[in-house]
Amino acid sequence: MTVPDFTSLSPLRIGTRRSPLALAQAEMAAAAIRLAHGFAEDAVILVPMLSMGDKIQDRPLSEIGGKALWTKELERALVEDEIDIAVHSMKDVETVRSPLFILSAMLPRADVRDRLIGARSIEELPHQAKVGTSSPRRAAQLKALRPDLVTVPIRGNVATRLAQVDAGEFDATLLAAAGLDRLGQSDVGTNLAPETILPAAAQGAIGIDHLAKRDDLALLLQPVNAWATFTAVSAERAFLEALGGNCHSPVAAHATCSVATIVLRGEILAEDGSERQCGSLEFAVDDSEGPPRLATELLERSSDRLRRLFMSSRPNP
Ligand SMILES: NCc1[nH]cc(CCC(=O)O)c1CC(=O)O
Repeated sequence: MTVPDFTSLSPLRIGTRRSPLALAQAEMAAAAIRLAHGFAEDAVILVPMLSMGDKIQDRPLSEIGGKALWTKELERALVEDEIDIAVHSMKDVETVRSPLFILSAMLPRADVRDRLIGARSIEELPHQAKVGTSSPRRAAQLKALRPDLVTVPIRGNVATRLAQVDAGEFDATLLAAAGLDRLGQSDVGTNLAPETILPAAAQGAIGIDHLAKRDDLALLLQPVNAWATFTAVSAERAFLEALGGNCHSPVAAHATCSVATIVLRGEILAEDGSERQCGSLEFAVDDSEGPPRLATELLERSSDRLRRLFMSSRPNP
């Protein structure tokens, strides 16, 4: 057996965004690495950085470059050796990435559900209630259930969004249960069953990224990887990629992984919620054709209009 050489990592530098949620998640990754290896507290340190998405708060995310914004600054810091690893919400990581980077571990997944803040259930929201969300998925899902609801774009971190509901700027909002729990806000809102609101692909999962050439880091991260989470989230991301990867169209996906098989549930919607196609597929964990098969099945069932929304951004087969 080769003895791993971690001597270049003194300390191990973890890059993270500066938002309270990102910091909490990076600290979870640090704790997992310390625990797995018996490292002292100061052997693993956080390096908080400002991402472009954090700097520009007054414009919609889609206008300023989409989700890639969250990861770009951390990728730059990895390339320039300012940090060794970067911690991301897997939900915010593009499906198609440069081969320079590799996500070699995911922490055990937390609650995957969305949580409704401001009302006890979607049915109980008042007629034409104003719901703050910038997520095309959440807006479309809400309108599919309640066509009278009005969705309005909302930006800012979790605390800001909760404050806006408290101040009456919106009647309600949807936030990921995982994020609320990690911020100690477990007692606000009502969990929505995946059968009601299917979560975003990779919701609730935290991934650890590094330069692909750093074999020492792949080895270091092996014992913190949650295999079933990694396998399920990878299937959800492959489904999203088969539908056009980084398109901003409404897509939801949730997979569960037992030892040999994956059950993947997926959903695509028209932006206004007027059409919704959902389905599920069970396949072997090593069957990489499973996720694209479900994507194709949903597209084949869709109206021309919905299909066009996705096909235009689909990768060539
Ligand atoms: N897009 C922002 C984002 N990215 C990850 C989370 C929550 C944490 C997670 O899903 O692991 C959130 C906030 C939210 O959607 O409420």
